[in-house]
Amino acid sequence: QQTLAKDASKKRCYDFLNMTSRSFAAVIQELDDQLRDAVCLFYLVLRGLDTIEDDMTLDLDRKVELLRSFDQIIYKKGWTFTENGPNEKDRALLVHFDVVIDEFLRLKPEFQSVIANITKLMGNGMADYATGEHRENTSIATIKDFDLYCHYVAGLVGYGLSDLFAASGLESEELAKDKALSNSMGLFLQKTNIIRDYREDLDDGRQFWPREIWGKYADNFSDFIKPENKLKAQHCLSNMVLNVLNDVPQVLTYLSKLKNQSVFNFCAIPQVMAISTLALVFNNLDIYQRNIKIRKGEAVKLILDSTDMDNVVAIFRQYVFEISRKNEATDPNFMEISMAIGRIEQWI
Ligand SMILES: COc1cccc([C@H]2O[C@H](CC(=O)N[C@@H](CC(=O)O)C(=O)O)C(=O)N(CC(C)(C)C)c3ccc(Cl)cc32)c1OC
Repeated sequence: QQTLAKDASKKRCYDFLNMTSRSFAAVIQELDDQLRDAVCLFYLVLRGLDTIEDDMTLDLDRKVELLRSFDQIIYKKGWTFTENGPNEKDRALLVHFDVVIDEFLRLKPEFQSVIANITKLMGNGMADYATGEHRENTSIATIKDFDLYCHYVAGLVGYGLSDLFAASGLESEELAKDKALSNSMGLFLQKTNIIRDYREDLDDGRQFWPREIWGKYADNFSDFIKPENKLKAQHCLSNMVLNVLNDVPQVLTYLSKLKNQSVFNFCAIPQVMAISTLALVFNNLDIYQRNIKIRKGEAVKLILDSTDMDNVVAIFRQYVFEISRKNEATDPNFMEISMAIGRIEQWI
């Protein structure tokens, strides 16, 4: 009877996983036995934290209290969040979070401490950001703030995954020790999404592009949607893409150090999606009008191709060449983009 109950609650965790993220959930479920449950639960704990950070109906001090204590909450059997929820999809996870906690407590202690440590760092980082000086209309001032924010919400996920890979024995300790590589895995994904989501975030009253960059091209963050600011908008966008390109060499270095096939697929697929998205958004002013995504057919091809390092290098080479082709000599960022591409080409 006990076994049946255990299997039911584990299955419910995978149901939550499949509910929260479409394509990526499938990739997590392809991971080898030693890692699958730990990564699934890490993903769900992060999703719970993210849902609290995104919940605009919570007052600030309640949100901060939840963020700063989430690393203890995940050890509290029976805990659920019923105060009031954001949208349906994420609300369901927190309303039934006791199921996630039950499964988390069944992980081997080493996996539990990796997840709890990252949750503590991320929850406090999110709380610092939510209450810090950045708060005037939720904006990010300097490139340093931009890197710190992305470290909190994404770089730390890279840290935690590298630690889980090492703890499972499927990947080396040395990879987990090189924090800069793990951090770049998160920054590249997060920064590419922040560029892609300009319009969605603007309409939601959020801005994640650093003022130190966009302030060179406009007085207000929303100026870029106006047709008369077309050229400024294009140069601001290329400046943002330049900032993201700097993480590509470290992403490729990280991927080249992976030994386990299922871990490689799990890590490579989001990165090739991101370089494809980066090439799509480069010099593409549609991002100021609507959220653009790579076509389903292209995404499927990328998923099928991302199974070994040579293919991944070829995919990066193709999209970096596409960016190089679209790079315009009249763009003030032209030279620096060419040099960033040169640094990447040395690698590939
Ligand atoms: C070594 O590091 C990684 C290795 C593999 C995958 C990811 C990373 O990839 C997905 C990929 C994913 O979730 N894709 C979505 C599509 C999208 O969000 O655009 C999807 O396919 O649904 C992603 O985006 N994030 C969210 C953050 C970027 C904030 C970390 C994420 C959230 C939780 C986990 Cl456990 C993992 C990831 C890594 O994280 C850095």
